Amino acid sequence: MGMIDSAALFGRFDAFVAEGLLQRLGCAFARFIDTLGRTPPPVTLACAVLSELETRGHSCLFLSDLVASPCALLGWPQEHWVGLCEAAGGVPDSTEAWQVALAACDHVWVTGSADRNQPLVLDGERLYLRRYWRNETLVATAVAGRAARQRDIDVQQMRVWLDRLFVAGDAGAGSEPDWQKIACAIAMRSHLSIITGGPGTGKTYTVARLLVLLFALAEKPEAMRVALTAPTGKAATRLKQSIDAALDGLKDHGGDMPLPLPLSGGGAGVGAAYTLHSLLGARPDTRAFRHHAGNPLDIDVLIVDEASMVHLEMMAALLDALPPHAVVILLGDKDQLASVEAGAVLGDLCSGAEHGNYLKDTAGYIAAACGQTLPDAMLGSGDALAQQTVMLRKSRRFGGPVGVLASAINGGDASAASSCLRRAEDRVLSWIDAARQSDLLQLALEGRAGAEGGYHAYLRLLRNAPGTGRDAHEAWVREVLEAFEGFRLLCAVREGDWGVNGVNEAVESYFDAKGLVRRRGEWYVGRPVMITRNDASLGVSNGDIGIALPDPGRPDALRVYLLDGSRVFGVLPSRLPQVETAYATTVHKAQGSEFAHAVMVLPPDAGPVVTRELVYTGITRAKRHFTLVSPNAAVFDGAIARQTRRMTGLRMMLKMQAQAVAAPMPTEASRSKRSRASRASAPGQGEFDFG
Ligand SMILES: Nc1ncnc2c1ncn2[C@@H]1O[C@H](COP(=O)(O)OP(=O)(O)OP(=O)(O)O)[C@@H](O)[C@H]1O
Repeated sequence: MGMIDSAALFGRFDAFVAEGLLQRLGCAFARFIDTLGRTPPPVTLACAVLSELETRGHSCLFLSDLVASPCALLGWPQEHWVGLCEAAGGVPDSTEAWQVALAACDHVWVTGSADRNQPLVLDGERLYLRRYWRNETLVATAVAGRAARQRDIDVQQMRVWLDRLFVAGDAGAGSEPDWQKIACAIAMRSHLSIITGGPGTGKTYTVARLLVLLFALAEKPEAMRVALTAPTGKAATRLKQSIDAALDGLKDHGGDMPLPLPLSGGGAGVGAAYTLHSLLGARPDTRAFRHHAGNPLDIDVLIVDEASMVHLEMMAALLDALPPHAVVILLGDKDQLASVEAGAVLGDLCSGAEHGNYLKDTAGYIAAACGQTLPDAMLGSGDALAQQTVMLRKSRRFGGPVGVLASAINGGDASAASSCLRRAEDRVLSWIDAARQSDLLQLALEGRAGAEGGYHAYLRLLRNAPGTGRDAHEAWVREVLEAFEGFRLLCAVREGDWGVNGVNEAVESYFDAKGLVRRRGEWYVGRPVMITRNDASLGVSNGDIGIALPDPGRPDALRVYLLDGSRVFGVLPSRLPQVETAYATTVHKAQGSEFAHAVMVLPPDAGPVVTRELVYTGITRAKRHFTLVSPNAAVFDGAIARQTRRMTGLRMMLKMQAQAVAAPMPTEASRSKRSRASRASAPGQGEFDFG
């Protein structure tokens, strides 16, 4: 096929870009493949679709979807797709025909055949950009291998410790097993495990006990190095605080036999918590990290919190940088929004966690290690990863309405969710339906009946700046920051009057008009901002919240103050890389944070991003009160019906890996042979990397 066909196709792509249906990147990628020469137009078309899917969080393109037309996936009008196919001179009409067409193209590597480092990879019916294929392969191999590789543990000794750490009766109702205790026992036996559960189900509570257990059974506890990490600075700080609090609570648990508490400070211990970027050693202007397989992290135990936010590339980098002996625990809520970037790693890894699928062997181990009996319904034939995955099921924080609402949403029950929200008697929940902007402003200023406050406390504190004294200033700054953290407006979208930008502008103008803040230019006393880019030299990370306040040294100048744990520090506004006003943030950006009162703002028209996972994530940000604000009630029901589907090949790859690493359990010798082999077959570093 000649140039004319491609030219017609690119003409169409340009029109798609102009209409906002295709990102420039997709068009540029297709053009790049075309310039490599001898690219049949249908392959060029598949490249544009693939690249567009990847900008929307998918890691690959399933050819069967391409046959069924990608209109449903991409929201392209049917006639546009027909036009594209015509411009490409017709496209294959079955998955098999697509496979043949792609395999015939020089720029596609068909897995299993000789690898010439082509930019595209065809693995079965999945088409990938090489980078994504490599990352999925790496994650699947590392996860399946680590989950299957058992540790040597003294089960009897562990049982003694577990019985001390988990007091019978704490587990809750009736015959339900103590999933927290089970999670600890499971995590002890191999090199990777996952503890998933909704908010407040005790993931941190459990992992604090697991740390004690690891120290108690370690050969050299004084030399054990534990790293705590999370995708954002805020989540990392919260993890550290909760673990410290949980360990603190265990101090009196020891009785005659003191617990080997891994407290910070002297020798053995749990140090600071890091963002994944800083743990791995991010370097400016490159995607490569300082730590990788050739320079692994110097750690023995790694706890990763908020794992649902970890995207595919980051998970691959993290697993690649782990020393083989390290024990890794992933914590997270599988039902939350997937990462902004491509992949749905935690969701993929935990698929089926509700059903357990534990082997008889696992049930026997659990009985011996912690005296718990698994219900028959939890038995099955899951792979090694399923044996290492535990779902915590009982919410300890929200016995009440927020928890009931969150589980109704999770179960897709819109009418139960609506009636929870509308049942006003306890005032924990509220729904302002057919809302106007004035309702939102009122909420922002004063809260609502039963959940008074809004930003009132923070605005009041702004007026009470101390006259002199650094200590008084610092105490005041901390109070302002903490008051601000009690309340947040969470928007589903960015644009429009009900999106983050519009709501921030409206709230800022309203507070200014009322004389509560004095907006003078971009920066003013009290301006809350969210940092939107990491800057290691300033000690700020993406998602951190700061507030502009007077600098005690130079009262006419402002600094943006932030909290790092309990430490207050200030940065000159001009030095901050990128910020946005933060009276309202997106639900995505609020992941990893919680507020006493969270208000979720839905837009008047449902778009594809307003999904069940988004609503669930928004609601579970609320610690005490939740308010839904929607100008159009139908959008809420629509969101609950719309579940995100991320196209990835990770589950399939895990299945293949599970077959590859199936029993017998590998020995040390066969393991190092295998890891050498898998490294040899992995593509090199200098490979094509687009976008
Ligand atoms: N078995 C238990 N017995 C008593 N209290 C518990 C138990 N498990 C958890 N809690 C308490 O419940 C609260 C929530 O627990 P935790 O913070 O560990 O949950 P989480 O799942 O980590 O929450 P998040 O989703 O916010 O990260 C804490 O106050 C914790 O002390």
